[in-house]
Amino acid sequence: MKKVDVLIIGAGPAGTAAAYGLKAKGKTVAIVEADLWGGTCPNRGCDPKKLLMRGVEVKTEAKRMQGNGVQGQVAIDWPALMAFKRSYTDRVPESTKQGLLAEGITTYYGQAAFRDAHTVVVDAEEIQAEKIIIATGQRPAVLPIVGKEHLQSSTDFLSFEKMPATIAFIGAGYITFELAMIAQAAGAEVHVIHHNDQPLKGFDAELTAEMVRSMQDQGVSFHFNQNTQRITKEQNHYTIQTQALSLPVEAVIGATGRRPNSDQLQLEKAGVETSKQGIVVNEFLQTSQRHIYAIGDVLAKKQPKLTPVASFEAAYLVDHIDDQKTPIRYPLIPTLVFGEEKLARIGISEQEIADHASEYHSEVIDLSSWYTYRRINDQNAKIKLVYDTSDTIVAVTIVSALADELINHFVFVLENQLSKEALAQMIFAYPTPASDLSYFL
Ligand SMILES: Cc1cc2nc3c(=O)[nH]c(=O)nc-3n(C[C@H](O)[C@H](O)[C@H](O)COP(=O)(O)OP(=O)(O)OC[C@H]3O[C@@H](n4cnc5c(N)ncnc54)[C@H](O)[C@@H]3O)c2cc1C
Ligand SMILES: NC(=O)c1ccc[n+]([C@@H]2O[C@H](COP(=O)([O-])OP(=O)(O)OC[C@H]3O[C@@H](n4cnc5c(N)ncnc54)[C@H](O)[C@@H]3O)[C@@H](O)[C@H]2O)c1
Repeated sequence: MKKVDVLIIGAGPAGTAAAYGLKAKGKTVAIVEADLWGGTCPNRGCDPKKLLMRGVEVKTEAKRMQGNGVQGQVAIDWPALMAFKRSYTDRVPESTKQGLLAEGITTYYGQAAFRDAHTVVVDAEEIQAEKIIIATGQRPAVLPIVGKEHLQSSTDFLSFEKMPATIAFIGAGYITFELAMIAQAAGAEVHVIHHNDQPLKGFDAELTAEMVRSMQDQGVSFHFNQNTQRITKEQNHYTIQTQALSLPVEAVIGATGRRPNSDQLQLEKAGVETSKQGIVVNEFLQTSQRHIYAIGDVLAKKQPKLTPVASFEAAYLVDHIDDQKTPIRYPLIPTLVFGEEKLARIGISEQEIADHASEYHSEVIDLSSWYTYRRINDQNAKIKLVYDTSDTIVAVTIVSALADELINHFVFVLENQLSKEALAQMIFAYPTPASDLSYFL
């Protein structure tokens, strides 16, 4: 039987970061993966999505400049864009595995399950470990409706050989907004079906509405307050039935959230507690069995389930796995929806702002005439700043093609509580989103 100091289950961003860090600290480390080495983000999440999004960006930039010195439309060649995506993603699993092996980390391929609190079985092989880290991520949730077998997921979309002529997304969260924009730019007729009238919950409703408007301008149809009841397969299409809608489409993507990969681990044999949201941990990322830890998307936590958050938790464990003196403290976490326009936010939650409305005030600034945004003809660019009673910025939401850049500058400003005077002591390259920063303070 193989014995190691630390066994890690799941080789996504969380598991691999923990494996490299703990190995570098002198531990013997083994890692198990049941599917694609590298996990969701580089194989079927952030990275392939953003490679496809590059086609949208180029098309949009050309469109924005029509009549302003740029002529001719840019069209997306889906098979070629997909080949461009694959030129990156095809290499990820093998290069991830080779990277782990090169550092002396033992790898196992197969579905891991606990035999007892110190023993994990992979393909009938037993591995014993002093400490175990669960980093098994999440998988798409499947709506429990009649015809659920006809639903496809974001994973299917990110490998489409051919873009369907008509496509519907159920659920108006991160995945739908991003993939809907890709599908629309690639020439599909796109529908979004959402069960209430609050898309992208967690983002500011006013600027989310701007994002919806901008997607509607591009031709995306939103159907709010529609409960999907059934999906039926006809000869060459599917029909989505809600209480008021009967919509024929070629493909239906279910994007109604993700579920933790904790149910196949036989955690009851190890005495590890779970909830519907995932594996329950304390402020040291220890599960109910103190030598078993959990990190990344599989955690039941209030922080967003994102790659940099998974990496942050891995880095915390690397530093603190042998001492439980310093609880994990999360910094501010920016969240961002990519698209033709991007929606980004940072700061205290929208729930907190709504619950204590009298303690906060806000202003929305139209950025479209500011030089940085005017230059790229970003006519929808806006920022919303929320202040507390001492006029300190506590939350920022941005809708703009440059929201991804600008929000990261606010990470520095808010984390370091930089004042206008402090910013005046710095010189930023001009003209860039950073050189506008002092005007917001
Ligand atoms: C379409 C999409 C787009 C996204 N875009 C972004 C983005 O732009 N930015 C961002 O920050 N985040 C994004 N995310 C989220 C991001 O992918 C996750 O937060 C991140 O991958 C979490 O890392 P993880 O290591 O916790 O889990 P994962 O990356 O899911 O890795 C877990 C691994 O564990 C393996 N595993 C599961 N069960 C077992 C078992 N029993 N035995 C062995 N192995 C097992 C799985 O096969 C998987 O490889 C996106 C996600 C999706 C789906
Ligand atoms: N840019 C990014 O950082 C990025 C991009 C994609 C995914 N992600 C990660 O992946 C996670 C999953 O994304 P997601 O879009 O699946 O989840 P999500 O939680 O963002 O959105 C799911 C949406 O489905 C809706 N919904 C639930 N039940 C429904 C029903 N019966 N009918 C219609 N709508 C219903 C919810 O109200 C919600 O708006 C995200 O929370 C995030 O952690 C991040």
